[in-house]
Amino acid sequence: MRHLPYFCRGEVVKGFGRGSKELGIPTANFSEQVVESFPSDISTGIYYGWACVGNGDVHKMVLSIGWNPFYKNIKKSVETHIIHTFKEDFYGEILSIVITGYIRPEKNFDSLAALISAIQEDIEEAKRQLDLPEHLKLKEDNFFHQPEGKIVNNH
Ligand SMILES: Cc1cc2nc3c(=O)[nH]c(=O)nc-3n(C[C@H](O)[C@H](O)[C@H](O)COP(=O)(O)O)c2cc1C
Ligand SMILES: Nc1ncnc2c1ncn2[C@@H]1O[C@H](COP(=O)(O)OP(=O)(O)O)[C@@H](O)[C@H]1O
Ligand SMILES: [Mg+2]
Repeated sequence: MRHLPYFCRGEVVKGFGRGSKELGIPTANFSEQVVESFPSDISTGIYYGWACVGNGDVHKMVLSIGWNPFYKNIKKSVETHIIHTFKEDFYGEILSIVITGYIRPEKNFDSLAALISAIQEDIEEAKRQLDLPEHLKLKEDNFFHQPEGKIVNNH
């Protein structure tokens, strides 16, 4: 997949509040400015990789890039679900991610339950893929140990 691995850092902003409430799967949304900094020809869809909040630990993540066809969003969003249980929300903090692999295109679904079960399968797929050496090695990338304030896109 073109552009991978893709490194990105930016502030976590408010979305529609659906992730946790309707889906039980919170997603940390990047600001519009960060979304616009992505290559315009990066495929929309579902990806996986590594993420860290502030200078915390690096965790597995799944990521959605696009217009969420199930909800028919007008603005493109880039949202990261970190595969870790956090004690508190982290709006306003700096999220650093490296996207290492692609899973599938965005889809519409007949029901909320079908969307949730697709996302749960994505999470299981991400967990498996990220244990492979080619993806695991990026967990240790120096990118995650750089000063927080520095915004680096694609190195
Ligand atoms: C791994 C993953 C896969 C997703 N797949 C889809 C999808 O196929 N179709 C879709 O409409 N939305 C998809 N979403 C996006 C959810 O609809 C979105 O995260 C949810 O609406 C929360 O939005 P919010 O952050 O604005 O509250 C996916 C999200 C994640 C984390
Ligand atoms: N494991 C997690 N992954 C992503 N965000 C999380 C996680 N745990 C807690 N959060 C918090 O939940 C927020 C996202 O919830 P969500 O319902 O998607 O709301 P929003 O629509 O504002 O993005 C994040 O901004 C973050 O502060
Ligand atoms: Mg969200």
